[in-house]
Amino acid sequence: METSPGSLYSEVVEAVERGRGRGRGRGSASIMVLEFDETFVLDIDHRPNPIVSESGSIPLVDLSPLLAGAGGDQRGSPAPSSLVEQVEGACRDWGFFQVVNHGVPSGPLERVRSAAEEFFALAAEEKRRVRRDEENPLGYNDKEYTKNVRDWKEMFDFTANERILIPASAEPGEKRLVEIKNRWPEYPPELREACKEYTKAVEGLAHKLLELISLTLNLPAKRLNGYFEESTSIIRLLHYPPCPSPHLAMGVGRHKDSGGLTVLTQDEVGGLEVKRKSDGEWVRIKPIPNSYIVNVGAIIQVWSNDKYESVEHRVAVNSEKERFSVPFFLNPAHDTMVRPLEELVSEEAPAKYHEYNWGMFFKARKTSNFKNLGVENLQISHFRKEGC
Ligand SMILES: O=C(O)CCC(=O)C(=O)O
Ligand SMILES: [Fe+2]
Repeated sequence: METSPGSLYSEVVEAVERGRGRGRGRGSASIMVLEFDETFVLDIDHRPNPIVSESGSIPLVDLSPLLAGAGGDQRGSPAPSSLVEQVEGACRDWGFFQVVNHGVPSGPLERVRSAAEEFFALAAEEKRRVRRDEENPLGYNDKEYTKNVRDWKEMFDFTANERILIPASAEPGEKRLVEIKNRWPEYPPELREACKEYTKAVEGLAHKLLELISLTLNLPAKRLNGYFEESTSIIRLLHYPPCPSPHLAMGVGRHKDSGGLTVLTQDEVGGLEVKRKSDGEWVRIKPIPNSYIVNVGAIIQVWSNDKYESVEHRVAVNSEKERFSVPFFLNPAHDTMVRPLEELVSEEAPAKYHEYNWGMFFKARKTSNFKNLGVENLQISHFRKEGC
């Protein structure tokens, strides 16, 4: 954080006071969701822009050609070349796109949303019973840091597979694995079932999108699926409460997603912003009912040897409305060695990255988001070969 001039200091103090004064009673009138303090305050350069542009936003892709007749169960037709071309352009120019007519029914998401609302409305002590810790990053968390600044959000993480294996630590040479399990709260009891049902629905879409991306790289549709059989995929229920000082903080600070692919649904409030590759401007993604936002993660950036990029994005908050979103992070098995795909490298186009182990990367990132470490956390740029 930059050294604060007097005016900034008093602005922060005022914001903290305002935050105390207007603690929103959810569950009980005295319960505050988050209390504003200086850990939320971003450097001036990284604060939200006062003027938000929704124009010139990410491409919209209609997936109806993939749906199989009545019922739209997504097992249907091979992707037509026009669709592959659209997805290729979107991945190359934006790293982000929005899909409609995707075949995911709306019922499971509605049930997750209503159970999540009940969960987040519980008293803080109740939510903290299923709080994540340094060993197991799954469960509830209201103190996540992005680039060492605290996010104005609370969240609940669970894995698509009920248990997954990850390295015991991110120490070099670590050979031990630990099994981590989902932590389900007692209340509301329907949360677990709703989450399972939703996972099944959205996982199918994520695999379809992976196949499309594989085709855009001139690879067979199923070329990448094997990496995800023992997936470490995570679904995150995100709640952004109204923020007393939305011009000082972010719901999620600027970052790049580190897994394979992210498939996200947001409600009608909006706030997600993407850094446009063409000019570096932050562009707000306009919520479209019943759509999903898809973005390329760092693994696809490495696999594609930089044809595609995991693009920076962030979430602005506001002082009036709470917001919900649910990202699905499609992640491979812990033992996946990530490196540019051999079909895409040659003497003329040599690999731009050294290989790395996904499990170790995942563990290092999960540990670093836990607190302000004062240093940059692990990024794929650390594996970039010299001169590339
Ligand atoms: O809430 C959102 O719209 C985006 C969240 C996000 O980018 C993330 O959790 O990685
Ligand atoms: Fe993200």
